[in-house]
Order: sequence, then structure tokens, then C-alpha cells
Amino acid sequence: MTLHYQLDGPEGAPVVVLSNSLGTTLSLWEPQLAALTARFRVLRYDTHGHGQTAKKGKVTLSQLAGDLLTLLDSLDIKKAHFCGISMGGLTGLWLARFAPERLLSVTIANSAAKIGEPAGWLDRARSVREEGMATVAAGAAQRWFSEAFRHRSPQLIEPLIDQLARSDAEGYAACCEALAEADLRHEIKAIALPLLVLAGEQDPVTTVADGEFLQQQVAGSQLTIVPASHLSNVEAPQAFNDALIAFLLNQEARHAG
Ligand SMILES: O=C(O)CC1=CCC(=O)O1
Repeated sequence: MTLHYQLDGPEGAPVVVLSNSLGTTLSLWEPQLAALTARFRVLRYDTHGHGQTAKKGKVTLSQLAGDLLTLLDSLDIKKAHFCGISMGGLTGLWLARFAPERLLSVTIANSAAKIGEPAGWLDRARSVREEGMATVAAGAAQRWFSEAFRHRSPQLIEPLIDQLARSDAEGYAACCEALAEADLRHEIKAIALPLLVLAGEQDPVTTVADGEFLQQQVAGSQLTIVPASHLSNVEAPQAFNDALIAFLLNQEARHAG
């Protein structure tokens, strides 16, 4: 699997990997780019079956994680900080549990050890295969953003919804099936890496309670609640960036000291 990726920021700086959510691409991270590249080399990629990364065969959570490990190998990146949102957060939890030697720290935003219910994901996979992306795209703004933000910032939301409506139904469906099978609730206790959990106070998909569960399970982890719904990096970029960058700089200081 060859992931489409983009590297920004100073060469030689510590690397931060950003992993997108279901139905988005690496462009999701535009609100983080300026702040992060002031101090870090930023590696963004299109998850399997999304954006310019093709879909190949059945998709599982371990494959999504393996795709990134292959990309890190090909770029000769031994270790990186990781930040993933929603499905990207689940990828990060898998890596933190099963490939911790490749990570410096993990930030899990608007995610959970298990997202939704298998039947719901399988139904969504069937729906996009049979009917295309229109129905899923029509409901996305409500799943992703608070009502106040939808009224305040339609110009930030419309490009994301247009992108979702035009995206590859088979790639989206395959990732829904990966989410249907993904359940790390009994695994995450073993995570021993520095972990920041970001939760959206109005997130209806991966709730504050999901974030609290992660924080309770992983010793030494921190939880920050962001004033936003599900795509909190878009809805509340300042709060998201402040929490992420403070955590990353803290980790860098610990490594240096
Ligand atoms: O349902 C959505 O669109 C929100 C979501 C769930 C998992 C993910 O990555 O995004």
C-alpha cells in the first residue's frame, strides 16, 4: 500500500504525523499547519481509500496502522509524534499498543477505543456502495460540527462536505468495515507512551465519556476538553493547537532533559 503524503516544516525538526478521520483527507489538517510547522516537521497522509490513496482489498485497523509504519520506513523516520482524529485516533491507539517503539508520543482527538456499533458501520458501508455518497454527505455537517459553528462558519464546512460527496464510496465503505471490527477496549491499558486525549465537549460521535474512558485506562495520560463537536481541529483550532503544541513541547523538553 502506497500512501499519498505531504511533508511540511523544517527538515531535521522532530516529526509529527497527522492521521485523518473517515471521509476526510490530509487537507483536514490545514488549521494546524502554520502553528505546527513553526517547530515541527509535519507528515500528513491520506488514509487508505481516501483522497489520493487508493483502496486495495479488505481494510482492517491493523492494516491502517501498518500502512503508516511502511510510510515511516520508506521516509527513514525511526520515531515520530502521532496525532490522529476519530478513525485516525484509533490508528494511533493501535500503534501505541502494538508498535510503541516507533512513537514518541500519541495525541488521540475525538476518538474512542471502539467507535459506534458494528451494525451501524456495516449498514453505512452497504448504503454508500448501493446509493453512493450523497446521503452520508448530507448528514455529515451535523455529525461533525456544532449547530453554532454550522451557522457561524459555512465557508469552512462546505469544502469538507463537497470533498466527502465526491469521495470514493468503496474506499469509504472499506474503512467503515474496518471500524466495525475495531475494538481496543481491552488493549489500551497496556499503553505506556505519553498520551494526550482531546475530546469535543459537544461531540455526539465520540463523546467526552469516551475520552474519559481512554484517560482512565492509560496510566499517566491527560485529557483536555475542547469547545467543539467532532472535527474539533476545524471547529476550535486555537484550543486544539494550544493543547497539542503544549503537550508536544513538553514531550520534547522531557526527551532533551
Ligand atoms: O460518522 C462520521 O462521519 C464521524 C466519524 C466516525 C469515525 C470517523 O473517523 O469519523
